[in-house]
Amino acid sequence: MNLKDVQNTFHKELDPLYGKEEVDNFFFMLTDAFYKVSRLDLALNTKYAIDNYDAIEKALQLLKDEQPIQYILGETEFCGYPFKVNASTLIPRPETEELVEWIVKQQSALNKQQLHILDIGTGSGCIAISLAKKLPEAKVYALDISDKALTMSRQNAELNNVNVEFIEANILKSDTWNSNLENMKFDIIVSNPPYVREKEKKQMKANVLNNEPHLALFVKDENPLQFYKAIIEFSKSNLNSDGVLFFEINEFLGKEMIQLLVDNNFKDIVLKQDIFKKDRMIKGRKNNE
Ligand SMILES: C[S@@+](CC[C@H](N)C(=O)[O-])C[C@H]1O[C@@H](n2cnc3c(N)ncnc32)[C@H](O)[C@@H]1O
Repeated sequence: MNLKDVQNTFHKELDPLYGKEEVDNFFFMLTDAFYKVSRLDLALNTKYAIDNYDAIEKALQLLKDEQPIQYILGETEFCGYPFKVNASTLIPRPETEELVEWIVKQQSALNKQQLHILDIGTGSGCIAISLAKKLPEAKVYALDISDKALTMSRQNAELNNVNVEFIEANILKSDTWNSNLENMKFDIIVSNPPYVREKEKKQMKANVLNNEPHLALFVKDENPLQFYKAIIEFSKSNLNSDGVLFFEINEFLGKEMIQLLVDNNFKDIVLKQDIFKKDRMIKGRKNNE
């Protein structure tokens, strides 16, 4: 057996599920990660053999079971930085990279020497750590309810060589954030909280639904803005007077989010679409007049 045979088996077993091109992408991500064999290596030596095929055969089974490739590899990339992921952390999405880029572009408007930034619901730490990389002067904090996610985000901060302070707290319970974050004021609070309604589950791909943490994804249909409301409440005591909130949002709830920020006296509200033209992020500045 050589790697070309394994590639053929991948196509036979997985093309119906993912399509030929995606299967090739997966195959070479795996050969690169496991054996340091690239697409070019295999093109130059079609009989390329390795000692032990266990790892790639196991990966084939996991892909057949629709496990996300990022969980199989145990890592992914976000804003060009490496991030470890496992079943306790949401896989960072490209839309969220756009949110980070937006914050980086906007932060100069705050005109501050050292920004204090808080990321709520940090998961893998992708937002907080990327901001810490891109804004080295900033002091970045991140919180999550999940201790398992925080274990991973701490590792990711180390992997990316940045200082982020991680805090375990439940943003829906003011007593837990009060005890952890009392007297801390931030210039920017950012969050990509759970926002998928139960009724939207049917439209989700099986590999997301069956593998990614539901704690990170879902909210009750009857209170889809629950997290945003709690964060706005938190911002009343913990966002500086000219501070800015940045949210990733459910594409179907843009109008409701504008209304929520208006009702809570935020100004300079901007709803922004992602590259797929979906209402995906919103910002608002605290209004203390
Ligand atoms: C949509 S994920 C976002 C993860 C990461 N920030 C990203 O953008 O990929 C939402 C995160 O919120 C966390 N979370 C859920 N309920 C929470 C709560 N009540 N308090 C704090 N964090 C919570 C989840 O553990 C999860 O990591």
